[in-house]
Amino acid sequence: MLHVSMIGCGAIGVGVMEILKSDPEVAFDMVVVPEAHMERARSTVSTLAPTARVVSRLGDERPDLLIECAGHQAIAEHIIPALERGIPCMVVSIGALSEPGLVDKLEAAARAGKTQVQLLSGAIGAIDALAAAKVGGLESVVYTGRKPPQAWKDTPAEAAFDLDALKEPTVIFEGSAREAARLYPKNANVAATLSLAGLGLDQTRVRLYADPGVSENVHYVEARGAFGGFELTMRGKPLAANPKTSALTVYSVVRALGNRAHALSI
Ligand SMILES: NC(=O)C1=CN([C@@H]2O[C@H](COP(=O)(O)OP(=O)(O)OC[C@H]3O[C@@H](n4cnc5c(N)ncnc54)[C@H](O)[C@@H]3O)[C@@H](O)[C@H]2O)C=CC1
Ligand SMILES: O=C([O-])CC(=O)C(=O)O
Repeated sequence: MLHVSMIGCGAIGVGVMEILKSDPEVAFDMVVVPEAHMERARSTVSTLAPTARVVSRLGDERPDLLIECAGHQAIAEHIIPALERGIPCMVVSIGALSEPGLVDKLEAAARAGKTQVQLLSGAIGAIDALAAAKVGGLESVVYTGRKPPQAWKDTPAEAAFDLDALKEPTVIFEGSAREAARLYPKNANVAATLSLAGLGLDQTRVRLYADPGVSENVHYVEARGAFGGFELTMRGKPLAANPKTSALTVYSVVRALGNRAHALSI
């Protein structure tokens, strides 16, 4: 039985607990959320993981695994201190890692605690192939992200374009993954994941579209290198609870937890 503590109880956290409710090999002991969100989280957790406690910090507890499904702040607040204490961690807010120095801090904390932090693939596939291709040498990685216009509300695209009136696919951003993450932090997870697995934030090229013709989060990746090349298209269905988040992200967390908890890992 794997004893897990989860940070965050939003669209991803709830989706993960719903699926794993029926897995006898995974137990959620604690769910960590900010004070202000505790009441709402308690009522959700009481049905999905009735034995779990909702807390605002981990305290002295030592779960077998701590998983972050919360956002940028949670990495400095909870993950780094847990790694330093030797608790293995998983992180889903990969976009947060485009902040200069944060990946190095995570690595240093895991080294200090003699443990490991796993960065999850979330909404994008072929991270295994890309990271393996990097060993032989990559020449180019280009990522095109395409979402319905409403998915770009509350981003710089809203000021630059009349999103509700768009009739054609419209490029709202073109540049490096570093710049994409700076301007579109809540949509930066896929670009940052591809960068970390591949050529880094400055060499990974990104193009973002607001496209009235799609209802899914479409991720297209072209990679070239000594290994040859690949093209990948993902058409991620958004979660009803958060249209910025593809459902595959939930399944990616469930897969990662299953791989730690079960006898067979794939
Ligand atoms: N790797 C990937 O491909 C993807 C990653 N994400 C990332 O996953 C994260 C969670 O996404 P959602 O569940 O959709 O968000 P959400 O907004 O639905 O839920 C966030 C949850 O985290 C909690 N939270 C916020 N700050 C916290 C803190 N400092 N400490 C503890 N808990 C905190 C909130 O109370 C809430 O329960 C976001 O950072 C998002 O960008 C989302 C989609 C894809
Ligand atoms: O598709 C998703 O779930 C998330 C996404 O585009 C991103 O954050 O890069």
